Amino acid sequence: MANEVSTEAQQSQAPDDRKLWDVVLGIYGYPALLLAHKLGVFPLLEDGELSLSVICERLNIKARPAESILSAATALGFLSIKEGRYSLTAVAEHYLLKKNPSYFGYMWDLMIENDQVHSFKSLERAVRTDEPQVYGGTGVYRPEEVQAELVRRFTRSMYSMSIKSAFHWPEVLDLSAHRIMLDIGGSSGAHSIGAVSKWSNLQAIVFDFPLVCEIANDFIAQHGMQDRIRTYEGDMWRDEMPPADLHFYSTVYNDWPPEKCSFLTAKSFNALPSKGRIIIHGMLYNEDKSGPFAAAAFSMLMMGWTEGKSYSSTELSAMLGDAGFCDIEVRPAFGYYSIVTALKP
Ligand SMILES: C[S@@+](CC[C@H](N)C(=O)[O-])C[C@H]1O[C@@H](n2cnc3c(N)ncnc32)[C@H](O)[C@@H]1O
Repeated sequence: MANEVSTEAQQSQAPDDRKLWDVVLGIYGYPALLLAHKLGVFPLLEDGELSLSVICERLNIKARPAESILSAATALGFLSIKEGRYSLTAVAEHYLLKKNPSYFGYMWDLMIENDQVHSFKSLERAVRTDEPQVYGGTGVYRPEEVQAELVRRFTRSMYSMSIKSAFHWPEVLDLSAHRIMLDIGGSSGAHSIGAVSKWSNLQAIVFDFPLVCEIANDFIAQHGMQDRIRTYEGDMWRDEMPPADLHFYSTVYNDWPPEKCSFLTAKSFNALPSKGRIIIHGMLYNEDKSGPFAAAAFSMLMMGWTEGKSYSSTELSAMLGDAGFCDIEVRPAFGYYSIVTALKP
């Protein structure tokens, strides 16, 4: 009897099981958003609210699946429902309509087109072998000639994930002392576009592989920035960096293991003039890597796609200090992003 009472008491003190359910439900719930995107739910609601039956008719799907997808999208804040009619929330309007400049959909497309990379089996293989699984295990940055179309899609998705944050971080730092920003692994050039838009003193150079530079030139032209931003074709492991007094890396350190990040840090230190600045922009772990979840999940994304992982601001600061940089600072940036920045003495 005493035993039964203590078991009951323990039970009532036990945490509930929602965290366990969150894992199971996340596996099914989040893909509902990718499906809504692929089916065209968001542009369908562009002109105003619609009822379930109209949405079913327009998308040619039945009520049961439509309701599941729409409820998931509503629960996660992409749709709202009022008197049985669904409409876009501000976040869906801003990021999921192609006509808007902050369109994020190409990043979701990259996840959909490469869904085998985040299958359980593939992630298990990545964890057991410590090898990326994307593009048949060849890694994301393969020789360009065999993957021109993949590079195009990848670069478009980088633009899509970066263009909004690119206009934010230049607001949190004073860059008035700098003249030329070298955007290393700059991809679409989104961050160069954001930086020169804010700072009229600044010119930028996007440093990346030749085909990526070609694609970046299109994005730069779309923003009318050809006289402020140019591209420079090169390999950051082998080639000398063109002169600049500001080195910028966004979502680049997390592609590589610590020794390669230290190599890049030292290379930047040597290339920069005195008072030159380095900025590392990315999603960072907190000090003891207990979170945030975004940085931990991003690290898993890197397991599937690259040789890299998420770093903490402490780790990046140590790399910068070891290379000789001083005045190291960490600042929050847009959404889940932060920047770590430092000066060459
Ligand atoms: C994850 S993307 C970063 C995109 C961009 N910085 C942003 O935040 O939007 C990494 C970029 O690094 C480039 N990259 C990879 N290896 C490189 C190398 N050896 N030399 C130059 N660029 C490289 C890739 O082509 C790609 O454009």
